[in-house]
Amino acid sequence: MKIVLLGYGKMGQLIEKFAMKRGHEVVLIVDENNRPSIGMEDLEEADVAIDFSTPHAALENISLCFEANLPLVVGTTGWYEHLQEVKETCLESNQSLLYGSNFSIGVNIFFHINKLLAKAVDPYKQYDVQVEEIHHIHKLDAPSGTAITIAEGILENSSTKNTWVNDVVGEGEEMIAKADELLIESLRIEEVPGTHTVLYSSEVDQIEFKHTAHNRDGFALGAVIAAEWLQGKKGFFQVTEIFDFNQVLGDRS
Ligand SMILES: NC(=O)C1=CN([C@@H]2O[C@H](COP(=O)(O)OP(=O)(O)OC[C@H]3O[C@@H](n4cnc5c(N)ncnc54)[C@H](OP(=O)(O)O)[C@@H]3O)[C@@H](O)[C@H]2O)C=CC1
Ligand SMILES: O=C(O)C1=N[C@H](C(=O)O)C[C@H](O)C1
Repeated sequence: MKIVLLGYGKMGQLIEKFAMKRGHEVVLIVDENNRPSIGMEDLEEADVAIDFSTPHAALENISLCFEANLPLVVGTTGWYEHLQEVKETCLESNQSLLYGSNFSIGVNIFFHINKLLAKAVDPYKQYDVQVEEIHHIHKLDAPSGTAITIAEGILENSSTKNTWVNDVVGEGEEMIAKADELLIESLRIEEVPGTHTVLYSSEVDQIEFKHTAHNRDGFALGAVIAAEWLQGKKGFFQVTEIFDFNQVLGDRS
């Protein structure tokens, strides 16, 4: 594949490495400096674009790729309040977009088991549930996109929780969630690549379900695999569609 990289920070640079290892070619790198001078003609030769930039930049990059008829993988988080309008534009204009809050295989397994766990615990009202995410101090968005996906998986399968709320530890007063609110606690610590924990607590015990990324390689490899999967497809997709865990575990999600 001929790949355009939109964003060339921590993730963009790793994606280039994994793309080349898998025999692909990076034909254009777009960052904040050269972004204003990029036109549609610069994108015409490519097969796919992969965006790991910033929440604001991602929205502009999506529009540019739609105009250029270039299929696009979006790993950037923090823009999901615009998801519905982006989906409508994508489908109306017959474009291809795949997005995901987390491209690692481990986290996608986690997303699936998280839903099953929420369903299993739901009848036992003595348990209260909470999500915790820890990331590096450079992260622009809170809660993490992954934590939002985890929270949505719990809300879909809970008869107690109706919405999620976010508390960034150390910023302002500590938040006390109401009974129907699912608390997502965000911590920012030095160079942590990404740790997500779901905690079910009762008076007598606690269930902890945790994923720890040791580095960013899983995210980067997953983004390249997603770009390969998108080739020849039209429509609006989520990374979870690449994996079919139901075949392994039975359709209980
Ligand atoms: N879905 C997933 O699996 C994962 C998602 N992410 C998400 O990916 C995003 C990027 O993460 P990361 O690489 O760590 O962040 P970095 O800050 O390291 O990189 C962001 C890059 O985007 C560039 N940029 C800024 N504005 C534009 C623009 N208008 N057009 C193109 N590029 C631009 C920045 O340039 P400059 O340095 O010049 O400002 C920088 O190079 C975040 O939203 C993060 O949450 C991260 C890991 C995994
Ligand atoms: O910003 C990051 O670093 C990460 N962002 C993604 C998110 O918001 O969930 C994925 C991963 O956890 C790393």
